[in-house]
Amino acid sequence: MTDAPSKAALRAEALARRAQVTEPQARAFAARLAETGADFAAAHGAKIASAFWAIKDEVATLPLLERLAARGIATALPVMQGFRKPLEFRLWAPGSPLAEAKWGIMEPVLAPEVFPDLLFVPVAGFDRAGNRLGYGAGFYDRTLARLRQRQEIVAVGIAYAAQEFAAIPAEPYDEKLDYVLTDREWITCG
Ligand SMILES: Nc1nc2c(c(=O)[nH]1)N(C=O)[C@@H](CNc1ccc(C(=O)N[C@@H](CCC(=O)O)C(=O)O)cc1)CN2
Ligand SMILES: Nc1ncnc2c1ncn2[C@@H]1O[C@H](COP(=O)(O)OP(=O)(O)OP(=O)(O)O)[C@@H](O)[C@H]1O
Repeated sequence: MTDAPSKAALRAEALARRAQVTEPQARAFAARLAETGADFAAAHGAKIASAFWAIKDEVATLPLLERLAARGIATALPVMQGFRKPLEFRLWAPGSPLAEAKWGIMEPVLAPEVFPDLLFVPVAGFDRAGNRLGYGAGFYDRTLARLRQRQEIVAVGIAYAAQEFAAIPAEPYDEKLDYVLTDREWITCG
């Protein structure tokens, strides 16, 4: 399966816009993400929150993970199980061991699998209906579908405001975001 051209074109445009973000903007967003993300997690009563190990031009997530852990919320990172398989999540707190996986992504080792009730999700492009574009491997669609079958979860997309599009074409298997946190606003999708 390959993407419809429009989805691939939107992804390329979204990533090009993200690549233009300056250092000060990136630092400010990382701080905002940590504060707003941890406040939301606490207000929501989250027990286990997952984030991701930032790669490419993704905003730094360590400050968020540190703040969540300081609030007593268990923190987890995704672990890839192979192509076309949902991600698993393993407990990880800042300072715990990591091993390098594909694409330079660091993953927890020897930590128990957990099922997060709050997920901070990497986003290439998004719209206000909660449609999400990732890097195109379909990992999070499969992952969110699997978790939603099991329990109620909240998915918060993390993106710069510049990564917003009026409408992203949705496929039947696309799993929607509940919220998107940008460097400018907190968006309730739907
Ligand atoms: N930081 C982070 N971690 C994450 C994700 C993510 O989007 N960001 N994922 C979200 O699902 C999963 C990994 N998904 C990824 C999918 C593709 C590529 C990637 O770099 N792809 C190449 C092209 C693919 C290829 O090698 O043929 C590329 O974009 O250059 C990276 C991560 C799990 N962990
Ligand atoms: N639940 C599913 N069942 C079958 N195929 C799926 C499912 N979810 C995703 N896919 C496949 O994954 C491919 C990529 O999907 P999509 O473009 O939505 O990924 P993405 O959300 O951008 O990537 P990622 O979640 O890894 O960041 C699709 O072309 C589709 O074939």
